[in-house]
Amino acid sequence: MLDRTDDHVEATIRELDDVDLPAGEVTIDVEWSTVNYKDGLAYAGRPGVVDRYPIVPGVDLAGTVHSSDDPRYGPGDRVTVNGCRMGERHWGGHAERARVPADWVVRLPDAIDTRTAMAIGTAGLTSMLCVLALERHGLTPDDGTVVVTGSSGGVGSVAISLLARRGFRVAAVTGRTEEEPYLRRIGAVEVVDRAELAGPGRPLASERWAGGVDAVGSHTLANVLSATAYGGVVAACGLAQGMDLPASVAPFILRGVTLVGVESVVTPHDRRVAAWDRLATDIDRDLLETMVTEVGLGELPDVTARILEGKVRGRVVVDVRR
Ligand SMILES: C=CC(=O)SCCNC(=O)CCNC(=O)[C@H](O)C(C)(C)COP(=O)(O)OP(=O)(O)OC[C@H]1O[C@@H](n2cnc3c(N)ncnc32)[C@H](O)[C@@H]1OP(=O)(O)O
Ligand SMILES: NC(=O)C1=CN([C@@H]2O[C@H](COP(=O)(O)OP(=O)(O)OC[C@H]3O[C@@H](n4cnc5c(N)ncnc54)[C@H](O)[C@@H]3O)[C@@H](O)[C@H]2O)C=CC1
Repeated sequence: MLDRTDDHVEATIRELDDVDLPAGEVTIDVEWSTVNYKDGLAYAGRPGVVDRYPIVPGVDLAGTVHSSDDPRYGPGDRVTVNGCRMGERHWGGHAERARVPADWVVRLPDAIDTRTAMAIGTAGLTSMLCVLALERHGLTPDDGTVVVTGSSGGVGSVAISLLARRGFRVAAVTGRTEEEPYLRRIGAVEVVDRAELAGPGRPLASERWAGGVDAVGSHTLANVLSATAYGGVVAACGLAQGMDLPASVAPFILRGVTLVGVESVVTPHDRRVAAWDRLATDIDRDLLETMVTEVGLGELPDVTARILEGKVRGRVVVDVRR
């Protein structure tokens, strides 16, 4: 439970009753949750994320339906809920039980168990939405290299593995050069030092990439755009460097580059289901497991602080029962 006292946010573990849960048609026995960058922002009390306290944090959950007032779901169904303002204004997944509106619930494909669902989580779902966006705009492996920024993190790691599995040549941008073996193992064929892209760049640079998945924003995204080849497409989903975009229109008007915004929190239900169905076929579960660190509820204050410092590699899975 996150409580705000004066200007400080405190996380504590509490025993609650079902009657304390928020309104919703579906009550879920949560088995696994996860830690996303946004959970880091929430635990740290950063503005613009949590808008009502006290709140059970956690923007993701996976588990089985305990009870449902909606005929689409029944006890024992394996489900996941991602985003939908959970952990922001509705109680979230860092708990053993949750209650949510039925429209938020996604039935898990047979190939994805509840732990794998949280190894994917919002970060992986967002990566899939980015890949689908690149494909929707016509990008194919024959077009050339796709660059992934924030590559050792959750969104970046899953994006690399999904793109590599589809046959794309992937360049990973990282500030953690010691992670080069990890990045190559999950599918990158080129590793770029993030210092190359971190500062102010030229309006138009030499053509270097056919497309990109950007989890970083700011100068990094501006530099990715300026080095994207004619007709290329870049999916932007993150702000790890900053929310600003100090770019020029040159890539758009001189090279016809497309910048696609990717949003996972209130994505329509049919688009979520399509992304989970693609994840069921495209995710390499053994490779995904090599990206995972498992923690219990008591470790969340520490892990959420570390994700904001850029020190968490890959994905974190939370065992809510320990
Ligand atoms: C898993 C997902 C992610 O990780 S997403 C990245 C993490 N999210 C963030 O870092 C969001 C942080 N948010 C902010 O910093 C601020 O909310 C802001 C800068 C985006 C806007 O703050 P500001 O104080 O300038 O404006 P308002 O709060 O008055 O809002 C203006 C207007 O926008 C609507 N709005 C605010 N937040 C969101 C949001 N997350 N999604 C969609 N819309 C948002 C807000 O309701 C206002 O609209 P109005 O019609 O006037 O109500
Ligand atoms: N649009 C959406 O719906 C979603 C957006 N996001 C956003 O995507 C971003 C990444 O999320 P996660 O992968 O979960 O976080 P993460 O912390 O696992 O990954 C972020 C990566 O960015 C790197 N990084 C940190 N500071 C940097 C800087 N100044 N310059 C370059 N790289 C830097 C980190 O080292 C790390 O590898 C976050 O900004 C998050 O808010 C995440 C999920 C959904």
